[in-house]
Amino acid sequence: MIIRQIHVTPVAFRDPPLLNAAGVHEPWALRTIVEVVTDEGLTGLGETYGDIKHLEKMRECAPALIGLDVHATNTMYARISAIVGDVVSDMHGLTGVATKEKSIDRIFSPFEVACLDIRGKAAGVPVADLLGGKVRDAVPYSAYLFYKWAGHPGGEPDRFGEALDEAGVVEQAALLIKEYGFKSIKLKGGVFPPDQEIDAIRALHEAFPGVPLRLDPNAAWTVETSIRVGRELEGTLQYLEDPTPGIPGMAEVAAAVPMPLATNMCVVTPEHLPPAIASSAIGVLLLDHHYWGGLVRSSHIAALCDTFGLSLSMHSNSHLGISLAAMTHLAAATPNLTFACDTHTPWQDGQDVVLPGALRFTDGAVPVPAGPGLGVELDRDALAAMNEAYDKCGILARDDTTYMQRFEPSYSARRPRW
Ligand SMILES: O=C([O-])C(=O)C[C@H](O)[C@@H](O)C(=O)[O-]
Repeated sequence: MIIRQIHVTPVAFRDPPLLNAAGVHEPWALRTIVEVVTDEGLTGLGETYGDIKHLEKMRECAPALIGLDVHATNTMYARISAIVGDVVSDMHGLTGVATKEKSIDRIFSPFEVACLDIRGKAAGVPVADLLGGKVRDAVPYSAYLFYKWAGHPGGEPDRFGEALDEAGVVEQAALLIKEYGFKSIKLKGGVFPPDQEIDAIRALHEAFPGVPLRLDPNAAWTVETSIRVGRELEGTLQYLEDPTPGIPGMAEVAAAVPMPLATNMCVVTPEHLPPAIASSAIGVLLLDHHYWGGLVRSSHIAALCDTFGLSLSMHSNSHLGISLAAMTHLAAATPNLTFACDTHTPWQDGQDVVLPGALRFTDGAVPVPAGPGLGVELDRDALAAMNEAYDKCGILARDDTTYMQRFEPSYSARRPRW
């Protein structure tokens, strides 16, 4: 199964004004869709970030993979390493420090996923089978709440409405739970002063008794603030995600608060694991195959976490169905991934590059697609339309901060802020 062609297509889809510690989501989210085609005519799909530096590196790397067998992922990784000489992007500063290694993993990931899709199709088995076989038939995801404006300034309000206080957040949770059946809730924090976010968690706790809750301020707090908030939220949070920047700060907080700390910011490459484990900085790692180097490497990281007693959840960024399928196969085949995963799917509000039918939410969980490979098929019309939207939208890289500054010129995304 020799790779004969690779198509790398940037796409854009509408995104609501979701607030976070770096600013606010722009009206369009970017992704890159990868199609790998073999000499036997099989096509595999991958999806990753759409920022221009990323896209350019992927386009640079793709020709170097032509002629390789789809099983030769080690050679593929080595060839990509030789090309990705530089840091690609630190992705708006919400997913940890950029390093050269991390950039390689990010470029490699969608190609690896596409090769696994092909290998599954050729063998007539789902990708989960190539990762050791599924240990669960459906993967639970959590309701991912965001403080948000009613709509983008100057535009129509979107159907999710405004959520700028605890009542808005509770209403949003009710809507997502009604539509998707989610059984746990994550609130993206770091937007308002911590006491306001404490109130929101308490309101959620009261409105949804027994539903596990998480709060993620994306390192917006100092160590002192994190300890105070953690203590005040005793008994309400399943875990507290990235309250403060860096492994040493997280270790100080972890030693002083009653709940486990989770991260997708201070442990984002393998070399971060030894210091984080040695200092007991985290209890939960949020895996993300987009930056841990694809599905197989993410499985290896999961095994390491098992050895060192770290629990697992899964991180997401604005994404489409190819990523949701890949995340679902990985989570289904990872025994120690026992926390509900994050997903931005509700915010894409039906827009997708895959044909409907293969992916659905039942009681907050996505059943593992049954078809061979990833089990999803490209919707070519949707791909073309989203590619056109990419060309027209005028956004080349996600920049929540600059977009926010258009409406609040004095806004600064400094962290820690409180
Ligand atoms: O868990 C996280 O830190 C994220 O999901 C990062 C994302 O970029 C999120 O903050 C967002 O979509 O604004």
